[in-house]
Amino acid sequence: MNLPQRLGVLTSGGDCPGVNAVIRGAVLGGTVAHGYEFVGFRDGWRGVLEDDLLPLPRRAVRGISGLGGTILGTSRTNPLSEGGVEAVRGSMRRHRLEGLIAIGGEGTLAAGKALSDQGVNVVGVPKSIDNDLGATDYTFGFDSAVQTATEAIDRLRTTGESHHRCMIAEVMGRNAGWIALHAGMASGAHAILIPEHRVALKQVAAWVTSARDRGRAPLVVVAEAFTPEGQDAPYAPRGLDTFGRPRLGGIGLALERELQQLTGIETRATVLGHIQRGGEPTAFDRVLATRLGMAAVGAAAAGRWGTMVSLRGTEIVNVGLEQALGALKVVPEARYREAAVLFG
Ligand SMILES: Nc1ncnc2c1ncn2[C@@H]1O[C@H](COP(=O)(O)OP(=O)(O)O)[C@@H](O)[C@H]1O
Ligand SMILES: O=P(O)(O)OC[C@H]1O[C@](O)(COP(=O)(O)O)[C@@H](O)[C@@H]1O
Ligand SMILES: [Mg+2]
Repeated sequence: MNLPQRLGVLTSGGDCPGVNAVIRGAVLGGTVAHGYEFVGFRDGWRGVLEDDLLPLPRRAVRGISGLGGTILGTSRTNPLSEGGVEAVRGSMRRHRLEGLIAIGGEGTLAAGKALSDQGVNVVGVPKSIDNDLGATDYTFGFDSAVQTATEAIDRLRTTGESHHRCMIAEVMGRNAGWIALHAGMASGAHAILIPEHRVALKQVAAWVTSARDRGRAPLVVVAEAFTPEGQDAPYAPRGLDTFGRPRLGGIGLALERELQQLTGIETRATVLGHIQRGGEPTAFDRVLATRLGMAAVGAAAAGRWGTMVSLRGTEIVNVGLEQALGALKVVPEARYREAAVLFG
């Protein structure tokens, strides 16, 4: 008797709304359309290296597409430095896995690519609230983060109007200003500050003053990695994380001081932080994530290892992992200029 083929699923790197919908899409699609069995590894590559896994039958993914976070847990374990390709291969052999579905951002996919180059069967599913991965039009999680940020900024606006204050909302975005651009446009910000585009603080102060002079409570949306003209690095007063990367966050509070001084307008900053990453995915993200999960299993069934699934227009396609890892997708200058027409 032929045993059913088995796939392992893991989620790695920062979590994001919609990860559970990918897991459900993969398990349901794989079970129904391809007769696959699934196991889930706990905490990303750590679970692979330490044989920490659980069976993922259809009933385990019941009703999870609207659930925030990841039912599998996540970590930033590096499978290459902490175990090596042989450890991953051994784990797959022990658990009789034909391949792995790796759900993660550029770090996870880079690890997936390195493993795939050495013959390990991997299909990637791109994830990031930052929307900064190449070779896909949108990453799931981004729409949810923008929705959460927009709702928060709308609230800042009403209290700002009551007190005639300038309000600053700091949003996430390690390398790219997509969340700031979209949430800023959606909430009608008077200035949007992103890492791709340097602006002098004097210019920001001029936008703030001009909005106030028209009787508005000025609203500034700033991405955590924005670097004002004249400074050489993003604001990262909290040192490095355990992987040696600067821990961003706090530029909003620095701007609060500086803009208040430059404009004389009472100013309050709010750092939205991980609130943007938690909670339920939007309907758009649930649909996108479900389709990506199903397509990832389709790619595995077709033997298209070393690829990732991605959104092109309205279609889900398959691209080589190297295409996703080439260059980060940052906000083009034309998109910034389009938004900047409405500043001040
Ligand atoms: N270039 C790389 N090659 C191999 N593994 C990597 C690479 N970059 C990151 N990783 C591993 O993948 C983990 C997840 O990446 P990270 O950037 O933290 O999250 P994400 O996958 O969301 O981008 C990292 O902690 C690291 O262990
Ligand atoms: O959760 P941490 O380690 O504080 O990381 C925060 C970073 O993760 C993000 O939320 C998402 O980045 P990734 O998609 O690469 O994981 C960034 O916007 C932010 O800078
Ligand atoms: Mg990353």
